[in-house]
Amino acid sequence: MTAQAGPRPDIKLNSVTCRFGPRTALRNVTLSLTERRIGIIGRNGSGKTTLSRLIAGLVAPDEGTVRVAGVDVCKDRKTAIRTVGILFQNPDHQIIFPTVEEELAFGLRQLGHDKPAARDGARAMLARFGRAEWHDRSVDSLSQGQRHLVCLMAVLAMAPKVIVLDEPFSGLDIPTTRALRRFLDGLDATLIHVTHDPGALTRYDRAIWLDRGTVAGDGPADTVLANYLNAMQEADDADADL
Ligand SMILES: Nc1ncnc2c1ncn2[C@@H]1O[C@H](COP(=O)(O)OP(=O)(O)OP(=O)(O)O)[C@@H](O)[C@H]1O
Repeated sequence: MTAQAGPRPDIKLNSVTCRFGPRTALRNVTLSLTERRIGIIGRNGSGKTTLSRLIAGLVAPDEGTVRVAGVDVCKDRKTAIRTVGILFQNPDHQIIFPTVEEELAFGLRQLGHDKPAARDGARAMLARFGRAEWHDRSVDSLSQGQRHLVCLMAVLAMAPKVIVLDEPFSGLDIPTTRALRRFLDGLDATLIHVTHDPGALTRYDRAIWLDRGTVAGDGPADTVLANYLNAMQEADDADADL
């Protein structure tokens, strides 16, 4: 389904610091990610979304560099959109078109497909998720979970080598989550999955645990997730970043 010609892309962050005004969202993070399934876990405000947006090239680091398959994803946007797809946590930050088909077709047009090919690609993706009848639906008429699925289908339709998913199952019901998991399991693309839920990362190759903008744990998912859960059980409720 996804294009995966050649070796798995290397996602390289070199001494990356990212600030928002007085807040440092990520501090001096260096990572080289080559596994097929990578989870990013951490508490609220630990820097997960910032890391995912950096990998997609949507945020520029204040210091350091981010390269995916050798591409500076922030500077070379044209290549970046072919290389990395991102699903935002909130679908309303992603959707720009009034109908479902237009939303799915947009990414394909960006990749250079003509209008009929983009429309056919959009419809094929809708059919794949059993949502063929959504093609002329107004996005406003869909629920939050349904809009989330539209965004995901739009990303998948572009068949990027790397897919960054920020809480991909939020708002989806159990059968839709199951269908989506199955679909994601079958993809050859590299998945970077940001979540609060360690259970969503079972059988992942690697997990990165972020804490206050730094890497608190990195390694085989089983080990990192167990350490994270232990730490969360011991965490003081008064320490919540709310
Ligand atoms: N656009 C922004 N403007 C100001 N501060 C920001 C912005 N984006 C992130 N931050 C700050 O950077 C830090 C990391 O935020 P980020 O959204 O990356 O965390 P997160 O781990 O994804 O959190 P959550 O699990 O709650 O979604 C937080 O302190 C947040 O307040």
